[in-house]
Amino acid sequence: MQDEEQAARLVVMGGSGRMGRMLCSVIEASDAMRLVAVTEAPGHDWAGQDFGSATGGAPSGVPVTDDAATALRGADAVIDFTTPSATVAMAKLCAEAGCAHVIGTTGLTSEDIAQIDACAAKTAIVRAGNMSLGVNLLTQLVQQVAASLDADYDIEIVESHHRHKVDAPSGTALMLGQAAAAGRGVALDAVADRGRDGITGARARGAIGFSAIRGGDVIGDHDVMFMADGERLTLRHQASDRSVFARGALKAAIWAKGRAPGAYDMLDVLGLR
Ligand SMILES: NC(=O)C1=CN([C@@H]2O[C@H](COP(=O)(O)OP(=O)(O)OC[C@H]3O[C@@H](n4cnc5c(N)ncnc54)[C@H](OP(=O)(O)O)[C@@H]3O)[C@@H](O)[C@H]2O)C=CC1
Ligand SMILES: O=C(O)C1=N[C@H](C(=O)O)C[C@H](O)C1
Repeated sequence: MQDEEQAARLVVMGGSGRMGRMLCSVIEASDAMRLVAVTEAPGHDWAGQDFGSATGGAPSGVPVTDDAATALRGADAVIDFTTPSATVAMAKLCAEAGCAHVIGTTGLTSEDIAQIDACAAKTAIVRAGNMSLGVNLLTQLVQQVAASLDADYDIEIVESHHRHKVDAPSGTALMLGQAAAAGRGVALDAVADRGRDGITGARARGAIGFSAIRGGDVIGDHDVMFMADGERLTLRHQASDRSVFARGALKAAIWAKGRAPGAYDMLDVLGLR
């Protein structure tokens, strides 16, 4: 059993969300971590309640607040699977407080990322579009295959998610696209083909295409296809439980606790770089 003093003191943002609930339940089952506060957006029904009671269970002693700055006091790390605007605002608060920030939020613009990276000069930030071990290993396989095959192999990335997902392509698809582009020694922005509709013309040689499927309760499936005349190679990851993302994020929080300021990703956390 871990000494209570040594347990990482964690704040979860958006505790009523799909990932927020999963994160809180994984933290509460571990003695290496302690949930010290849950935040919600300003004016949320849960603000001011006890987290356990808000979820319909027994009181947990963990406050839910919409005052993010207060929630950070004494915390080692914030785990953030919310929205781009909430994430950028939290990065600034974490930088001021010197609190580590683990970011799973996707749909960030390049301007959002620039603001987050600026905050990483003051605190440790771990950001990844997918926190699972499997996807992070897959990025390395994709880079290796893309480096081995020339542009006769058309690269297409197909992702499927539940009907509630608001951004496309998924953060994972973009990570996989970055890995494929790195393998080919090109910039993803120069070759990405993100929206085909109507008379698109023939496929450009060297393009990396993205397709997004939305429906039902799919947690997250990703295929990276390398398609040439006469053969196709597909690398696939399928998530069947959100706990894979939560476990990765919480590993990142423990890793980031007390670490030097910087912009990190899951390859750093997993020692895969
Ligand atoms: N990197 C990874 O491994 C993964 C990333 N994700 C990403 O995480 C994000 C969230 O996904 P998911 O959990 O499915 O989405 P949900 O919509 O279920 O959860 C998001 C939560 O954030 C809350 N929220 C919004 N603004 C704030 C704020 N200012 N402070 C605190 N909480 C806030 C929302 O509250 P309200 O509903 O009241 O607005 C909601 O409860 C998405 O970007 C998704 O793509 C998801 C899974 C894995
Ligand atoms: O919104 C989700 O659910 C997920 N989002 C992440 C993404 O955009 O890739 C990770 C995972 O696929 C689930």
